[in-house]
Parts: sequence; structure tokens; C-alpha cells
Amino acid sequence: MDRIRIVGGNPLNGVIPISGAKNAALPLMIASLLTSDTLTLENVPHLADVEQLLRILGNHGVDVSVNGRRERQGETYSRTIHFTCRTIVDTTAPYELVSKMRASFWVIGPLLAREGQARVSLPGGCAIGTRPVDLFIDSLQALGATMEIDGGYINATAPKGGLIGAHYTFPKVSVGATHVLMMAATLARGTTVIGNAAREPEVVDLAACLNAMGAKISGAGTSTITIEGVTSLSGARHRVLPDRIETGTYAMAVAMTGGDVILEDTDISLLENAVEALRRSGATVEPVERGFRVARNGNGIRPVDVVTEPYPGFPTDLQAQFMALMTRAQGVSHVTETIFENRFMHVQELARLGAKISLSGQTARIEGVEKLRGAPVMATDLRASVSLVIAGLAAEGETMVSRVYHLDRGFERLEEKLTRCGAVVERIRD
Ligand SMILES: CC(=O)N[C@H]1[C@@H](OP(=O)(O)OP(=O)(O)OC[C@H]2O[C@@H](n3ccc(=O)[nH]c3=O)[C@H](O)[C@@H]2O)O[C@H](CO)[C@@H](O)[C@@H]1O
Ligand SMILES: C=C(OP(=O)(O)O)C(=O)O
Repeated sequence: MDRIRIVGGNPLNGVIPISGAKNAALPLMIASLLTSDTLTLENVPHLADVEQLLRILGNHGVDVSVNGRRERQGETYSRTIHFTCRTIVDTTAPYELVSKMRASFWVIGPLLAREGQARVSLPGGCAIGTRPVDLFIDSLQALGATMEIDGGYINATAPKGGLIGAHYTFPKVSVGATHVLMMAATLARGTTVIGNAAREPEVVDLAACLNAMGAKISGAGTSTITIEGVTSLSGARHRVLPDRIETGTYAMAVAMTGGDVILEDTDISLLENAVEALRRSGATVEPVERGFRVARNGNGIRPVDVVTEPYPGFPTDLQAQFMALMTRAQGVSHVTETIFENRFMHVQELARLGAKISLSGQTARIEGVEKLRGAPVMATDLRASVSLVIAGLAAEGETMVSRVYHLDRGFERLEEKLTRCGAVVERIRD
């Protein structure tokens, strides 16, 4: 298993190109199941999760062709991929595939809408929480589907003649369930109105792509989404939006180490809440052409309290990274996690580097320390692992991060991007 070795202490200076968003690319790829025409996605990041989803889609009959010419994007390479699903050859998503990546459960929406049936393995929990699927079950039932649990699988069946549009209000905001209901409703008979919908930029991106495919969706980005069902969808070409979590992660790394970096091919408006928290911590964040600049001079890091919330609130996917930043603040800060019940696995690893963090329920109290010291640490999940990288970049001496496969799920060419800005980071292939 690969490890990442970091020797901390260098400020970051230069340009970091931001990749396409993992969390937009995954539902967009799944949308290819809704049409027999070709869906072309540009700016698809090269990540373990994307590769895994390509295998899963292949199992359902999606023919994938990756452009031989890779699209150069600054120093990174994102790909243009064509997806064609002439016919769905298998409506079962087996445990072996779904258990490797939660978002693969989302195929349930398109399979049900296009084929009238799906048998999809329940995904199970993960390191950050239990991650139930009750909202998917309830909302698809609202469109007339029969949903039965059998042997660890959900057997979903649409009524004769297909899904039927309905009004459904989520009792709790869910990004994944909003994606799935929106996809399923595109091919339902009549109009669907989704209340308390997730407002994340990735939902807006999916709606834009579905509309380019001929869907009739309005209101994405607000909490009420209206979908007028159509009889079929066609192919389209769509560019995956920039990864706001990758953007915020590098912005926090710069705020942590000091230095001056341009984050390129991204958009500050995708993460206003996190940018506000960074500014309050003392970092300079300003828009520039094609992205934004983050800088911090010799002045220290100010403590800032944050509470994670659905978009447009502070993202849970940046919670661990922000906590890493706060470990060196000049004072006490609090980070409260309201989305996932167990998203504090990084706390004990940050403590190994000398951080002073205590937990009380869903709130972490972080007492900033003057220095962190390098140590061996273990990645526990995707965002927790990158928080250890951020801390390692500012720690004295060597930090060795093991279980790097978590990092590879969501950060394209991390070592390369950081090294080009002056960091000492290398991958050790074991
Ligand atoms: C691949 C992807 O895009 N993943 C993101 C997506 O995950 P994902 O879509 O899985 O997260 P959700 O928005 O669904 O989860 C929000 C909350 O709703 C709960 N819930 C969800 C579904 C359900 O049926 N019942 C239920 O109770 C979850 O346990 C959680 O407490 O949004 C999360 C919240 O922004 C992000 O952290 C993940 O990075
Ligand atoms: C939690 C994440 O992903 P997933 O929903 O696939 O676990 C994430 O991207 O931070």
C-alpha cells in the first residue's frame, strides 16, 4: 500500500490547477444510463472513484471510450469520456461493486426510470457514519415504485407504464437522494416537485446536463426543483464543474503554510462560506482571472468557529481540513459537525502531530499550538487523509501518511500539485 512522505515547513507558492469535481462527475456519469445516445463528459478527473464507477457502468452495459488525447489543463490532465448505453444489459448492481463505492447505489434511479426495475445492493455504512438509504426508498416510492429489501438488496419495480410524477418533500436534505430523484423523475409521467432539495452546485451541474439531454428541470440550486417528465432523453456534451472541495483544500493548505498561490480553473462563488471562514482566519482570498488567489503573510492564524451545514453552509467535506488549519491558530476554536455522526476520525491522528483537540458530542474544541511535529499517521477516510497532509505540510520534520488509497479516491495528482508549489511531498510505493 502506498504511503505519502511529507517534510513540513515550506510555504506554498505558485499555481495549482483545480480538477473537475469528483462529486459532480459521479452522478453525471450515472446519468448516461438514462439514454441510448452518447453522453460526452469533459473535465472528468482521473480518480480511483471514477475508475470504479466506469467498471460499474460497464456491468450495466455502458460502453466507455476515453479520448486518446488527454485534455491539458494547466499541470493536470482531465479527460473527456464518451458514455454510450444502447441497451441496459443488467439491472443488478451487485454487492462486490456497490460496497466499494457508495455513490454507485445511485444507479437505482436511472435503472428504474429506463428499465422499470433495478436490483441494487444496499451500500452499508462507512468510516464517517451509518449512511442510511431511507430517503431514496421513500422518494422513489412517492413516484409509484415498489421497494422491497431482500438479501441485502433493494428490489425496485416501477408501476406498469413507468414512474409517475409526484410532489415529494425530503424530511432531511440529501445530496444523493436529490440526484437520484431528479434523474428518476426526468422519465416519469407528469410533473414531479421536489421539496427541501439539496442546493449543492453538483445538483445544479447534474440538472444542467440532464436539461442538455432534453429533460425539463427548473429550480435546481433552490430548495424546490420541478421536473416535467419526458418520454426519452438524448445524448449531450457537458463539462464537469470545478472541484470546490479540492479548491478549498488547497486554499486551506496555503492558509496553513503561508505563501501565495493562484488556484486556477475554479470559481470562488462555489465556496463562499469556506472562503469567508478563511478570510476570518487571516488569509487573503481574492478573485483573479480563471480562479482566485490565496495568500497569508507572516501574521498568524486567527481562531474561527465553523458549523457544517448543507450548501450554502460550511461543507462537511472541508471540515477535517479546516480543523487541521485551526490546530495552529492563536487561540481556541470550535468545529461542529452536523451532517455525519462520526466524521472526527482525524482528531486522534492530528493529535499524533501534537494538536490539542477535545471532543464533546458533535463539537471539537481546538486549542491552537505553536508547533506541530511530524509523525507517522494513518488516513481513515478521504477528507480526513488530506487534513493530515495539510497538517504535515506545516509540521516540523517528517510525516508519513499511510493508507493513501483513501486520498486517491478524490485528489488527482496531489503530490505533483503540491511539489510544484515548493512542498516536499513524495509517494512511496510499497
Ligand atoms: C459522492 C458524493 O457526492 N458524496 C457527497 C454527498 O454524500 P451523500 O449524498 O451520501 O450525503 P447526503 O447528503 O445524502 O447525506 C446527508 C445526511 O443525510 C443522511 N441520509 C442520507 C440519505 C438517506 O437516505 N438517509 C439519511 O439519513 C446522511 O446519513 C447524512 O447524515 O453529500 C455529502 C454531504 O454534503 C458529502 O459529504 C459527500 O461527499
Ligand atoms: C464523503 C465523500 O464521498 P462519499 O460520499 O463517496 O463517501 C467525500 O467526497 O468526501
